Amino acid sequence: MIKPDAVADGHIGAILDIITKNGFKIVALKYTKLSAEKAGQFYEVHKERPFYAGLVEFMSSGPIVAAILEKDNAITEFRTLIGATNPADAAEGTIRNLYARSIGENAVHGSDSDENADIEGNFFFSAFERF
Ligand SMILES: Nc1ncnc2c1ncn2[C@@H]1O[C@H](COP(=O)(O)OP(=O)(O)OP(=O)(O)O)[C@@H](O)[C@H]1O
Repeated sequence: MIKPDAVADGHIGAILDIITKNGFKIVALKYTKLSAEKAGQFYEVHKERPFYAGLVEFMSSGPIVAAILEKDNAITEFRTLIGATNPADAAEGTIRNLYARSIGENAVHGSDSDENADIEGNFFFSAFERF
């Protein structure tokens, strides 16, 4: 997912370019906006964390881009490409190093397991919308 900060800052094209140049195939793609309820549901795993309310507010503050990506070893490869959660710690050339504003507004999200990729893919896309 390209988060609201990176969409607002005009980085959709640059981020999709990095993703495809690194060998990911885009299987589904959508420009949309999360309601607070949907954003809360998406990050429900963090609901006891102190940053949860701010995260939900931010994630529902503007449009996002959701995508399903395909590549061998995609989870690990994509998490390497996006960099550490806090852009101050993100390796040079990673998406968060280049485009994130802060630890909270950190430009992109990537699923952390095949199981969660399945859940999150179904959250945004029906089978009809994939190819
Ligand atoms: N200390 C924090 N302060 C503010 N926001 C935070 C903090 N830690 C995490 N977040 C926000 O919550 C999201 C989820 O946190 P998590 O620890 O799962 O990081 P991540 O797996 O790198 O990010 P994501 O799940 O978005 O790919 C982060 O991407 C960030 O937007």
